[in-house]
Amino acid sequence: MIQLDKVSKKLGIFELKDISFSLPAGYICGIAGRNGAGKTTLLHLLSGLYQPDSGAVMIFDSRYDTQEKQIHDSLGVVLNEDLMMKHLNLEKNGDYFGTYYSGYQKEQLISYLKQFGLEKNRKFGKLSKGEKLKYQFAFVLSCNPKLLILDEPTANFDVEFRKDFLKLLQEFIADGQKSVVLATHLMEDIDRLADYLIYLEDGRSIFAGQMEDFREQYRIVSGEAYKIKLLDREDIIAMEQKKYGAKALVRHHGYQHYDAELTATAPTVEEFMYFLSKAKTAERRNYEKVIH
Ligand SMILES: Nc1ncnc2c1ncn2[C@@H]1O[C@H](COP(=O)(O)OP(=O)(O)OP(=O)(O)O)[C@@H](O)[C@H]1O
Repeated sequence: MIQLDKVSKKLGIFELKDISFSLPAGYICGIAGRNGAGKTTLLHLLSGLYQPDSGAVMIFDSRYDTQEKQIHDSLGVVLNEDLMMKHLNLEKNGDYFGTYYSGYQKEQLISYLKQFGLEKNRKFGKLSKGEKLKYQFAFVLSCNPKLLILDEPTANFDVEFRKDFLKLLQEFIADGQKSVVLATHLMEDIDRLADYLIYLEDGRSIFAGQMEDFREQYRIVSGEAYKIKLLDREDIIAMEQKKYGAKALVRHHGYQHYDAELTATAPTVEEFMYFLSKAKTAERRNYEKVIH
């Protein structure tokens, strides 16, 4: 469904570099990383809003430079910018933008509007941030896309709708024919939903692949600090010492055995991010020490 081959894109001083990844049909992929890591840039490349400087982006086995219209027809994109007509009501927005998608079904839009508690006669410009996102989500679903690309969709949703929304995503992929790519700061959504993960840091992918492999490749090891330090130094990404013991993110190898007094569990994406930030801060401090 998605194939990225060594994709790079420069934006000013920022560069998204050498991203390779593939996502088959029937899965949800989460994109995670701190502010400015490159998540939105990657989504723009996937949606055809940016062309890569080098490498190839293939969606449904097609390339944007030759088969853009074909790709767009099966793509449902919800980015943070609202691209609808502010002065038109929700039904009319559907009538207008629906003409660009062969799969658009008005009855479906009306039914989603009811389900999401949005009145079809309201003007799009009068909706709140969260309602605008809800509407755009309802609209793209009514176009029957094969791939959903969503940037930070749940940040403005209330708790109840967030639950419904995550359920809808799971239903969307349930027939094994469709996929979702979702960039978010809500790591628990990724931990709960995603089958694939792209973790970005400063434009590089630290991990890109199946969640199962992610959970296989890293461990959170807890116990006495000196026992953790006996592990291969190269494998310890970051360690945190507390009064009653220590905790570290370590690279895990299939053959690795840990001291019986240490506990080793697969990390959540949230823990992974926490320890990577710690490693980054330590790296920065060391750098400052060297140059001062
Ligand atoms: N048009 C542009 N010109 C120059 N730099 C840009 C442009 N768009 C984005 N950037 C820079 O690229 C970097 C990555 O931005 P991007 O929006 O992809 O990050 P992000 O991971 O989505 O961040 P956030 O979590 O804050 O939304 C940032 O440093 C940003 O300032």
